[in-house]
This record gives sequence, structure tokens and C-alpha cells, in this order.
Amino acid sequence: MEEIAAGPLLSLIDTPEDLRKLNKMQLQQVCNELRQFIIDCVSVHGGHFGASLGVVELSVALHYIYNTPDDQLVWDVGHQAYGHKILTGRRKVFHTNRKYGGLSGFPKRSESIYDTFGVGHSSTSISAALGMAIASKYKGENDRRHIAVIGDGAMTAGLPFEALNHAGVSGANLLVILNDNNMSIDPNVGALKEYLTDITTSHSYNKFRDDVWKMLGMLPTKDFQKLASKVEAGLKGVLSKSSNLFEALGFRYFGPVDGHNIIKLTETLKSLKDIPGPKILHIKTVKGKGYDLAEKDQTLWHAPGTFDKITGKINKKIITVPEPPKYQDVFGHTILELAQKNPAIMGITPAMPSGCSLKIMMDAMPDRAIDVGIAEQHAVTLSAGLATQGIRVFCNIYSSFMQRAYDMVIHDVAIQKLPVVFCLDRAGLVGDDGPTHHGAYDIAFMRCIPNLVVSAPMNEAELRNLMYTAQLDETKVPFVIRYPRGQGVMPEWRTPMQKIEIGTGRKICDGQEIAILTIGHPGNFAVAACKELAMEDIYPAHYDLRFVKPLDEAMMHEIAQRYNKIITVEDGTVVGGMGSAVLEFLSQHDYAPEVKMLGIPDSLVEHGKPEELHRECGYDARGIAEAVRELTGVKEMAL
Ligand SMILES: Cc1ncc(C[n+]2csc(CCOP(=O)(O)OP(=O)(O)O)c2C)c(N)n1
Ligand SMILES: CC(=O)[C@@H](O)[C@H](O)COP(=O)(O)O
Ligand SMILES: [Mg+2]
Repeated sequence: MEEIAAGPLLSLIDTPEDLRKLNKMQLQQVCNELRQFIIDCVSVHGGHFGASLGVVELSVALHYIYNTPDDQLVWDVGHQAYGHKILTGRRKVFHTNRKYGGLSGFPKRSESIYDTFGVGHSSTSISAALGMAIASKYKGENDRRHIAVIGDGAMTAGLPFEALNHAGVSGANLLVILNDNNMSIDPNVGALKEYLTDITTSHSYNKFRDDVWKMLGMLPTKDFQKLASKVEAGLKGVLSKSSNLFEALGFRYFGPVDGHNIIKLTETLKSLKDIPGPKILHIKTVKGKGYDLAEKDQTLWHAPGTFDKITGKINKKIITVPEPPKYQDVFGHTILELAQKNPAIMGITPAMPSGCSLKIMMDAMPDRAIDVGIAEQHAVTLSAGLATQGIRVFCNIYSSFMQRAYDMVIHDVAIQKLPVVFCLDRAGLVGDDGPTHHGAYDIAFMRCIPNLVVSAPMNEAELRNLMYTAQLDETKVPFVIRYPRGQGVMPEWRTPMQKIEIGTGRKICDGQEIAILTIGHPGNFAVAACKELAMEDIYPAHYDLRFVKPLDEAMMHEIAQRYNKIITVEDGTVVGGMGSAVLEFLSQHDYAPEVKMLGIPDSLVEHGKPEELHRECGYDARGIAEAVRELTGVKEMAL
């Protein structure tokens, strides 16, 4: 892998100190070179694209005006922080971004002193920066500034409002920069989005109050500042159509400012630098700025994969034979198919309609499929509310984002035994996004909740059957179906749907001495391992459990009585996961076979291609075959 070449000014910038040595008139060139560098790198190596292009000017301005890393900068989500990474000492290794052993795609504390807070999941920045600001205040670090950069999409979650509510009375020296590009991954949704448009267009008020703050906000004494506040409040009553939401929460609101005007941006940040207390700067930007195609189709170019930077052609696998579909698309088409027959079905997604393919149903049935914004907690409780009224909701949430809504699953769904179907997409190791996004824990955290059914399909047909089963009248229970990122295994996947008896597994093959127990798609790794082992005359049995809860007790008794060695395989943590469920069963029934558990270990698995990570964790086909050989003693005999 080769280092990406940088333009003449950018090549001089190894740290923000170097950037700060430049004069203001050179900043536009730095922005141009930085933007080009991101295009050059992402086109070849992949990664998030549009969001970083949109904050090139902001990234340069922040590091130019603020004394980073002493002043603390917190990026929300972090998918937009490529410019920040490149300006803060990582330019020469940026081509390793998201690669196995390389840079993380998100800010990460262990990677750089400029990464003040680890991110990946959205909407944490204001709370984190407020924590830093309160700590600074307590420690008497009066000159230290704290800045949270949050997008309009991330603002749709509940957490930023909890933080604003607190910050507004904290007196903490905090600047929130609201990067408003009117987009989430898909077009942003909700009333707040409308509100941001409203205040953007209420230009006269905003311009006037900007000027007033410039004149009055920096007055030396507290009394003068109080006076400034009073003057401003009076002006607001006269000039603003409705009072400003952020002001009502105790923030001073500035903007909207053109986030691509580097000079204006640096001037604005400079003037805000010495205004104490909680402030919000609303900037308007364009996601994908500077790369025409990315500006035009912002969802596609959120993370387009690799592409030809000249033509804009996105590189796709050349397909010669029919390919299996992505699991997300099986979900998307199947929910629509089910909804066409069952009028009680509705679909909910918190901000991932393209990612989970609920978009297929949203386009066909807009009143029955809803994107609620980045609001996982709301998505779950909303689903519970709908379920009380007889609606059969499929609430699709990425496994790792579901961590946000755990209490809602227990309190609002499970305790009331409401029949919500949770489709947990991206369950298991997701790959390039790394530990913040791996769906590692859902089996463990779901299976300990009473009343839940917890299942995972081994292939597309099984996913369809589980979805079909979950919405039947006779299945009125909370029902979890987890499946991985990426493709399945069946090119011909539109199979007729049939009911699966809840709590029943399947025997894939009989065998001798050892049984491999799998849940979900690693069942296919086990099939491949069995094939490999057959060539060595080793014949383990293979069972696909299908349900972790309830376990197929009859099948488990059969396994425990016939095999004295068991290997469990799951694309989830081994701590409390499916293997643990098997061990609990064996112990409760006084069976004592030798058990080896394969899965995600009790440590963080970093980013890389899923195959690399499965290999690292030892539960790919090779790892399973090795485990079988080990248990049969073949390895030892060979030695
Ligand atoms: C809790 C959580 N839910 C969903 C996501 C997926 N996600 C990542 S970026 C993003 C859109 C964020 O929009 P915004 O904050 O406006 O940033 P932009 O991409 O527009 O710059 C979403 C939905 C996430 N990272 N975390
Ligand atoms: C930053 C973020 O959270 C999303 O952009 C995420 O990377 C999407 O993941 P998928 O590519 O699996 O949809
Ligand atoms: Mg946005």
C-alpha cells in the first residue's frame, strides 16, 4: 500500500501547529488540497466520503483557530473526521484507514492525542464535550475551550437534548457546532429538520443578532454581558417569528453561517472563542461538497466503496453467475411481501432505511414504513406503542445500535410481552467499521431477557421463514431475528415461506464423536469445515440451533447423549452467548461432554475485512476444522 501524495501546502502540515503558521489567505488552498487528498484516498481505499468533504473548511478552521489538542474537539459519529485525522499527524498513514491493522475510520483516543473521545455511534459529542468542559472548570483550566461538532442527523437523537438541557444551566465553556447539511445517511427527517430550515431562512433576525453579539458579547464585565443578554432578548421578541429553541435552552445561538466560506468561518470562530458559557454555532454545509456526484446523490456517496475519481464510476464486483443477495435486501423484499398480505404489519427504522433496506417498503407503502431518525430508543418504544394497538411491527435496528435501546426492549416490550419483531441487521463482526459497530453482544444481552424469542437464520430461506413465523397470529411474542452484514448463500432466495416451530433446531448432518452446534450464518462455515474434514475421514455431526431462546431441548438431549465432544460456533461474544446457553443446558441436565466455544472473544476485535476478523477469532471454516482436529486428537497424533 502506498502513501497518498499531498499538495504542496498540505505536505507541510504534520500537526495543527504547522497549519497555524500559515497566513489566512493560504487557508483556501489548504482546503482545496485537503479535499483532493480525501478524494484520492477514499476513491482507492474506500470509507466514508460525503461527510468528510462537507467539513473540510470546518476542520481547517477549527485547527487554525483553536489551540488543539489543548482545546478539546469532539466529533460526533466521527465518520466526517478524515480531514481532522489528516491534519493531525496521520496524513502519511491515511491510506491504511479502516484496513486490518491500520487507522480506525473513527476518532479513537488510543490513536491520537487530538482524538479526545472515541466515537462511531452518533449523538454523544455534546455530552462528552460538556463533561470535559465541566472538568476543566473544576480544575481551574479557564483558558481551555471545548467544542462539539454535531450533524443535523445526529441531533435527532435524544441524547444531545439531554446534554443541551444540562449544558444550558451549567455555565460551562462549551461551543456546539451544528453542522447542518439537511442530510443524515438518507435525507434527514423530523420536525427539528423543519425548524433548522426555518431559522436558516429567518435571515434578518439572525444577521442582526450576530452583529449585536459581536458588539456586545465581548464586553469585559459580567454586568455588560448581562446587559447584552437583555438587549438581545428584547430584540428577539421584536425580530424573531418564534423564539429560538437553543436560546430557550440557555445557549447563545449564532448563525447560520456558510460552512464553506473559510474566511468567514475562521472569523466567526475567532469571535466566539472568547465568549464564555454555552454557545451554539449553526453552520450550513453541503454533504459531498466539491465532488459533483457526491453532492447530487448524497446517500449513495455517504460510503460508496472504491471508485474511479475521474469518471465517478463506483467499482462493483463483476458478476458472471447469479449472486446471493444481501441479507438486508432479503429483509426488505420479504417485509413488503408479508405486508402485502398482512395489513397489520408496519416497519420502523431509526435512520437506516437504505442500510437495512426498509426503503423498499417505504417506497411502496409510505404510510406503513417509517424512518424515525437516529432515535433507537424511540423506535423501540414507538414499536411497543403500536403493538398495543394490534400492529405487527418489524423494528429493524443494527445490532450495535440496539445497545442504545436496551431498557426499552426490557421495560416496554418484554415485560409487557408485546409482539414486536426486532430484526437485528449487522449482527456479528461487521468489518471495516470496527469495534463500535460490531454486533457482538446481542445474543448475550437478548437471551437473558424473559419472554423474548431469540433466533438467527443460517441462510436467506431461513430468514424468510423466521420473518413469516414472527408475524403469525399464533406467535404473539417479542421476537428477535439477528442476521449479518453482507451477502447470504442462496442465489435463488425467493423461497416459499413456511412456519418454523419456535424453539426447534435442525440437524444438518449426523456424525461421529463430535457435534458442531452453530447459530446463524457461521453454520455455513461449519458446512465448509465438514467438507474439508471429510477428506481426512473425520465426520463431525452438525446442528443448526436456529433459536438460542428457547433452546431445542429435545435436540440438545439427543446431542448430549450421542456425542461426548461439542463445539459451539457463533458470530457473537462467547461471554454469555449461545455457547453459554448450551453449557447451561448441559449443566442443568448433568451432561459433561468436553465443550469448546468458538466466537468473538472477551476482548475488542478491531477493524478489517470480515474474513480477516473471523480468521483472527478462529471461527471461520479453517478455525472450526482446526478445533475439530484438536478435539479428536488428530493434531496431537500428527505431531
Ligand atoms: C446510534 C447510531 N445510529 C445510527 C448510526 C448510523 N449513522 C452514521 S452517520 C449517520 C448520519 C448522521 O447524520 P449527520 O449527523 O447529519 O452527519 P452527516 O453524515 O450528514 O455529516 C447515521 C444515521 C450511528 N452511527 N449511530
Ligand atoms: C458511520 C456509520 O455508523 C454508518 O455510516 C455505518 O458505517 C454504516 O454501516 P453499513 O455500511 O454497514 O450500513
Ligand atoms: Mg447531516
